[in-house]
Amino acid sequence: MKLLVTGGAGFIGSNFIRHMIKFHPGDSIINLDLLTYAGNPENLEEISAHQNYHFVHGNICNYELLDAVIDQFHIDTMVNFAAESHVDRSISKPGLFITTNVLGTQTLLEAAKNKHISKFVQISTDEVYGSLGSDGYFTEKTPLAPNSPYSASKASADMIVRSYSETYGLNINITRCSNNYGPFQFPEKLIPLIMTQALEDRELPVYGDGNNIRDWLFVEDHCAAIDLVLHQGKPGEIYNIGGHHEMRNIDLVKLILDKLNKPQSLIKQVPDRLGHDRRYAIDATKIKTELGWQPQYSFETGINETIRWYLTHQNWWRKIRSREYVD
Ligand SMILES: Cc1cn([C@H]2C[C@H](O)[C@@H](COP(=O)(O)OP(=O)(O)O[C@H]3O[C@H](C)C(=O)[C@H](O)[C@H]3O)O2)c(=O)[nH]c1=O
Repeated sequence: MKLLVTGGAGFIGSNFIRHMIKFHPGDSIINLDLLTYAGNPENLEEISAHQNYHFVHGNICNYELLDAVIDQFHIDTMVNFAAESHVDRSISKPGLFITTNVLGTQTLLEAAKNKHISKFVQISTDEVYGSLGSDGYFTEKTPLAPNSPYSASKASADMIVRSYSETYGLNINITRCSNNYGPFQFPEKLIPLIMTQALEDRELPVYGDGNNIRDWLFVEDHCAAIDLVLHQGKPGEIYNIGGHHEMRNIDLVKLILDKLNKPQSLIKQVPDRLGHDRRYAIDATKIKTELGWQPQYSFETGINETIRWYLTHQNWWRKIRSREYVD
């Protein structure tokens, strides 16, 4: 396989590339990444010299570049991780999210179609389904009802991906994951934000009443699921991927504080996020029954591993935190 991974210098993308090099060392991986504030070449330092790994600096909105990269590396498969992903930033800069997530995806699809790419996998999110009440789960058939500019941009991209399958016969899959956590996650997201703030004895901002619920998925389990979809996903299908570990934000923050031996007095309730989705929870029955995926990490194992990683990689996150990264 000659695989173009877009956004491979980000959190999930870099974990996925490491996963692929480990389990499919004979495949070529070309990582196209714009290196925005959240993309970090250090995330892939350990494999940067691998003979089957190549990095290209560039934007998925640049059709000419895509065209040239596909030719140069004889690309036959694409996985699109490239996206603006932080909900709070989408509230302050919605236009950027539409450009990258919607127009960027369409540009990639156009290149994939014109170059007869054999498979295109779009990495999406459970946020396209909107918000749940206190019970029920998102299935692949749940109607799309995105609430933030971020989730609306991802839902739009999903629809365009679908249209390239229906109209041009492009072989596509869409994966929709719940909240990821694990090594190399940028410390704007809740778990690494709480850990890094707490380790520096800074305040921990909890939005609103802290009772919003997220379903946590360890990033390596997510990568294994994408690998399965890439190799065995049925053309045109959507697969939900969730950790089936729901937690209220406030309980998660308290658990991390306990594990770090830090006081709960660091918690600071702050005004709620605009349009804040109350609850996400994924029904992952389809990928489990059709492709045989099973998460390998319990939440306890995953969070302990994540905490250990942030404790032993303080240079990585302190360098990032010394820059201005959130508007
Ligand atoms: C940054 C931050 C967040 N929160 C709350 C807001 C959410 O209820 C929860 C998780 O927030 P976070 O921004 O880490 O993640 P989500 O907004 O759920 O979205 C994430 O998971 C999905 C699947 C994606 O698709 C997104 O790309 C990804 O960013 O903690 C706080 O209370 N305080 C904070 O400082």
